[in-house]
Amino acid sequence: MSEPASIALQQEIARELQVAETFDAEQEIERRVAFLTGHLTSTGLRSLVLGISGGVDSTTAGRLCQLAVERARAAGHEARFHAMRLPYGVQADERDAQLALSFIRADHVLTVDVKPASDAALEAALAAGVSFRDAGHQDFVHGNIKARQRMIAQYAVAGAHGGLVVGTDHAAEAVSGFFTKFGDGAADLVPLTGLTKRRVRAVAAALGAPAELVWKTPTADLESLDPGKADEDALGVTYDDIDDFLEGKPVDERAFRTIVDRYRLTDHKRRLPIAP
Ligand SMILES: Nc1ncnc2c1ncn2[C@@H]1O[C@H](COP(=O)(O)OP(=O)(O)OC[C@H]2O[C@@H]([n+]3cccc(C(=O)O)c3)[C@H](O)[C@@H]2O)[C@@H](O)[C@H]1O
Ligand SMILES: Nc1ncnc2c1ncn2[C@@H]1O[C@H](COP(=O)(O)OP(=O)(O)OP(=O)(O)O)[C@@H](O)[C@H]1O
Ligand SMILES: [Mg+2]
Repeated sequence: MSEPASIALQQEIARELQVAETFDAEQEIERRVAFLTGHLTSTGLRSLVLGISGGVDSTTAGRLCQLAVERARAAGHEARFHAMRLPYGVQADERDAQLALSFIRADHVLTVDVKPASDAALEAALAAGVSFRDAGHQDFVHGNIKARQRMIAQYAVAGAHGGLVVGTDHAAEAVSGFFTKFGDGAADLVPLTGLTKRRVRAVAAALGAPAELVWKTPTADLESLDPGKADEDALGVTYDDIDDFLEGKPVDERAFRTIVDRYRLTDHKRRLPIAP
């Protein structure tokens, strides 16, 4: 799409989502670590909390968190990073999660299995008479319950340890609204804001993350009936197209429409609750 109106819309959305025109991975690392350290010290809180899935987003944000608390400690503040494993039962790619943890070298690692709470929440809703269109619909909603149970577990740790919950939302997820509202979308600090997916990968690589995590196929992995489903299959558009769109490069008409439609439909997810 190269008509002036389409280019203007692309630019407006990129600006709204804070996508920078230029990118330097080392500078982004410095800026984002300073952001995390600054908020930790200025709020007087004592820790950062983040779930580590084995995907590239939490691998990147997790390492930034550990660097940030080390910097805060060097400046005389009490600061710790609590990295959380939040599997739903046994996670198929647990090996990747462990590889991410070895790379991040968090001060503290703890595991909360979100399966019992997620299943109990679904069972209670079913017992109350909530019904779904079909098994696929129920599985999809159950997936969002899992994401919200992860949020609950992270806020429990933040409450216990005077912490701030870190989220991994970035521009490629924000533009498509590809997160669970008040689930993984809920956080106190979002250090990856404004990055496209390829820029997240570039930051991960510059931090020294293992290549298999830098280049891992992104998955929300929330649906039990479709385990490890690639985000791109769910989105109907590739991250390359989304990134090109956000970086002001040309994308074909179908991708342009898909992205703009998703952006408009998910507007409510990027805002505070609607009030009269
Ligand atoms: N117009 C509107 N104004 C205000 N609120 C509106 C609304 N439309 C829906 N809503 C509310 O929003 C709810 C729907 O939002 P939500 O519950 O999030 O559900 P929804 O957007 O339908 O699903 C979340 C999507 O994000 C994906 N996801 C989730 C978590 C992580 C990742 C990942 O990348 O790893 C991806 C997941 O696979 C799924 O495709 C509705 O039930 C309703 O309560
Ligand atoms: N199994 C899990 N264990 C711990 N945290 C999780 C888990 N699944 C999701 N999360 C949290 O939810 C966030 C959103 O998931 P998302 O899939 O977007 O990110 P990712 O897995 O880190 O990277 P990618 O998008 O490339 O798969 C993760 O970054 C992580 O903080
Ligand atoms: Mg993932």
